[in-house]
Amino acid sequence: MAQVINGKETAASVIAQVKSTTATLEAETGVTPGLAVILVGADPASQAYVGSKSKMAKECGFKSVQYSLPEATSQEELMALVADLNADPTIHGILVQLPLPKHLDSEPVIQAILPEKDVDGLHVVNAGKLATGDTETGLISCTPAGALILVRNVRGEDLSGLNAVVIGRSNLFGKPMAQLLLTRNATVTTAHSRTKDLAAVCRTADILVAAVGRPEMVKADWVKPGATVIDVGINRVAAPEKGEGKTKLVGDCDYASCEPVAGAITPVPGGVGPMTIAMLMANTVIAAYRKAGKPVPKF
Ligand SMILES: NC(=O)C1=CN([C@@H]2O[C@H](COP(=O)(O)OP(=O)(O)OC[C@H]3O[C@@H](n4cnc5c(N)ncnc54)[C@H](OP(=O)(O)O)[C@@H]3O)[C@@H](O)[C@H]2O)C=CC1
Ligand SMILES: Nc1nc(=O)c2c([nH]1)NC[C@@H]1CN(c3ccc(C(=O)N[C@@H](CCC(=O)O)C(=O)O)cc3)C=[N+]21
Repeated sequence: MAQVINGKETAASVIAQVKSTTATLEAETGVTPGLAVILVGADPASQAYVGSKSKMAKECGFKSVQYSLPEATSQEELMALVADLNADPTIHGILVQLPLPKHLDSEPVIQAILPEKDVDGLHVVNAGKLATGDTETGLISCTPAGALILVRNVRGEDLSGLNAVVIGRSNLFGKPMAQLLLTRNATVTTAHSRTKDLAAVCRTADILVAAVGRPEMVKADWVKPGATVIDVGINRVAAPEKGEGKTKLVGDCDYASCEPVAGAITPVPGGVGPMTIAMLMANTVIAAYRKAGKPVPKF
């Protein structure tokens, strides 16, 4: 029986700290953290995530603005909105929900966000700081930052001597996750679609992190007994057992089979997902403190 890692509970404690540091900043400086979330198009899953981000921002006492732009938005219009938000002193964080519709190029949009407002940690300045071992002065991608807190709760601050395997090498998750684990002295392997004998690579992992986007790909015999399993995948699949036309969320790990082998495991939902939203709020508070010239809270 694995320890079930409760992401909801840990996220709630991060949110409590966000609320109290927001109140302190306001009392001391009159500054309210401001978060702008931009969604282009009408993908229902993206709409739901963006909605919950904006709602949480309000709950934290932020100024929260959501831009829901039509599918037909042009690259120039999106770039112009980013430029406006960069210039807006009441906005400390800007997030462009990915993926963008196919006719838009995300990279110039992301790189146009001021690094100090890039609460997704995707700007080359923020990605480069993390890659060179600076975890103090930039902003770190929310999902890996949240996943690392869950790892820390199980394995402690120092991961010396432990093997970590991250499946996935995206800029949003896989790469920054591997770098964060390295900063904690884990021995890190990044696996991806070209990795040979993925199951055998995964079996070496004391900490196994899956961020692939393939429902229930990781099976029990990929998991080293006692391993800490962090399931980042969010996949909506058909759930005929719940009734016709019903769906459910599953991760990239086959939870039912992996759970008895693992030492600790995150559920989906209720694992990494809530941490992502909490760390987005934390990054916005950090950005607002920096702008106000105040010592930044640690999360
Ligand atoms: N919980 C949360 O808050 C968040 C969840 N997610 C979820 O995490 C998952 C991954 O997201 P993201 O990183 O953005 O996705 P990407 O699609 O950008 O990356 C997926 C990665 O998985 C690799 N991959 C694909 N197929 C295989 C395979 N058969 N074997 C091994 N590796 C494979 C790809 O390899 P290659 O590079 O070779 O193509 C790629 O590196 C998704 O399910 C997403 O919904 C994402 C962000 C936040
Ligand atoms: N620029 C950008 N930054 C992102 O961080 C980003 C993105 N684009 N695009 C999509 C992915 C996905 N993502 C999630 C956030 C929260 C949950 C979450 O809260 N999940 C809940 C369940 C939600 C539900 O029930 O639908 C849970 O796992 O418990 C999931 C997924 C952020 N992403």
